[in-house]
Amino acid sequence: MSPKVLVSYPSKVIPRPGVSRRSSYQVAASLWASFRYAWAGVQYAFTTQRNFRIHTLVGAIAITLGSTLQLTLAELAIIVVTTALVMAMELMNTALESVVDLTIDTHYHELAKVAKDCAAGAVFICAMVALVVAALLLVPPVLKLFLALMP
Ligand SMILES: Nc1ncnc2c1ncn2[C@@H]1O[C@H](COP(=O)(O)OP(=O)(O)OP(=O)(O)O)[C@@H](O)[C@H]1O
Repeated sequence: MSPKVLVSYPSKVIPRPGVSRRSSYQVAASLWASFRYAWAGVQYAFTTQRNFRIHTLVGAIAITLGSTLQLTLAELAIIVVTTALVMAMELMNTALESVVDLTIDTHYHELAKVAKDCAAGAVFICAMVALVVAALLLVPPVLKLFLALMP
């Protein structure tokens, strides 16, 4: 006999309209409160995660350099989007690490390793793509500037 596959959630986990989620300690009381919690998450990552600070700094440098070199708005937007993608990935990585640690604490588990390694791999791939994109957009104008300054 094939196992029963749930195609919809049991009604007890679906909150009725206007009713808070039941399994959460607390839910944001307003949109403004949601923003404050989200900003607290960004601050937490910035304070505790060295990689998040590096991504922020590198992104800020790339955006500043791009504006100084007068890249087009579309090119600047691409750098902003790739920077934001890396920072968002790092935040998701931090969230996943916290959930894994919450679940397993300091014990070793192969699946905890898979989860953390894959999340770190996602950040790595995005960071590499962001670097390549920034190099493709920034290196030609930098070279042009150097050539123009050469006697
Ligand atoms: N509970 C665990 N069980 C098995 N392996 C773990 C566990 N916790 C961590 N590891 C291994 O140690 C590595 C580093 O863990 P850590 O929690 O520092 O994640 P990280 O992604 O390297 O952190 P950061 O993004 O802050 O640099 C993980 O990628 C994983 O291979």
